[in-house]
Amino acid sequence: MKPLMLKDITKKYGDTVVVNNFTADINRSELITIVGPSGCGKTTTLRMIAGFIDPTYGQISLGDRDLVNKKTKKFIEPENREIGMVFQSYAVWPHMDVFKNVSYPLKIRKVNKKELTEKTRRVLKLVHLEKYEKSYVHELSGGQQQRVALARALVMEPDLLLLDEPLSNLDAALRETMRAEIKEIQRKLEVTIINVTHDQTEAMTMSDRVIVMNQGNIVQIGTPEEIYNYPENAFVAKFIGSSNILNCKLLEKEEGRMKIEVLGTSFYVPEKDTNQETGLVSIRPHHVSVSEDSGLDATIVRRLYQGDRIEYYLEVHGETVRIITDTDNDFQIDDEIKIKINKGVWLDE
Ligand SMILES: Nc1ncnc2c1ncn2[C@@H]1O[C@H](COP(=O)(O)OP(=O)(O)OP(=O)(O)O)[C@@H](O)[C@H]1O
Repeated sequence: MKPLMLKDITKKYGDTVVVNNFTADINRSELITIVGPSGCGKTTTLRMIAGFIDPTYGQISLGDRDLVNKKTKKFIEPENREIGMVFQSYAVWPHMDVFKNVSYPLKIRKVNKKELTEKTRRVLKLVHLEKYEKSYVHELSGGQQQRVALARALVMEPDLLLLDEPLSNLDAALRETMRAEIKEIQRKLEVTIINVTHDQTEAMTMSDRVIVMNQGNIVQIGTPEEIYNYPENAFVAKFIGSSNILNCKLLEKEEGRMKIEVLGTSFYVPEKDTNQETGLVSIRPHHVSVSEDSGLDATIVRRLYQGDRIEYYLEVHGETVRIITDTDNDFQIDDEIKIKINKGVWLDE
């Protein structure tokens, strides 16, 4: 498997820049998810890698081969890129049986019958469809149809597999199963996968690394843990998980940590390279705890019971703060409680 290099890829339509200097090195056998709100440029990026959209600038290479390089005017047609792709709409042929659907890419490349049968059966087993070889695709469920599309993309043993929201038409339970299966396939085949989604849970649970995009730009690249625990800015903190974003003031820097003032109190956050005196702090709702004795004064303004936990909106020092607690902390609107902030991250404004 080959690493993928994306360098300064830019797409403009007229004066509008929809993808701006997208640069990333994707390791072999890595599962990367590009995540971001609607219209941020995810699909355009994926289609430039596939070869369906020609970038305005930039270079994409797979191993030592340039797929596109605007400087040298190199452009390899999509069908010659050795890339598999699965879209949101399954794009399978409903009146062809499963075997024919999956083996089609091998057939048009005139692969001999024995090899075609072997490879098709191997990939059908991988996606748990070995018993459905002779079924017509229109007889299958949505999840099974999506597996057919996945098998067809994998049968050519591509160096790279691109997934464009392939799970978004499936119900929640099936989505979860398919996420696990795709991860399993990636491990078994050691294929590099780039997945596109606006579903942050999908991004977090499946990926080795996540690329967060906003308005055509990459805002952060990192492991799910890095992105969640150390968001670069307020956009990432709010988009990945939920967060209280509050104004704060830097009081002093110490070894490895910073003392900040927020909500009329002070506490420590991990040190960040900043030269600002005021900034924002991101505090996850479950990083605030209810305190028995000392703490910040808070008043319950909203209570959302969620079965295994309760979410409260509190008024604290004139600001609204969301917290999530277990159901032992059962309060009512207007109750006055004390809270402690256990963790937060500094964000530059
Ligand atoms: N052919 C085109 N001409 C002009 N603008 C385009 C064209 N294709 C896409 N765009 C614009 O580029 C931006 C990025 O589109 P893109 O489809 O890549 O977003 P996305 O992040 O995949 O969104 P979604 O999650 O809704 O699919 C959008 O604002 C879109 O309107």
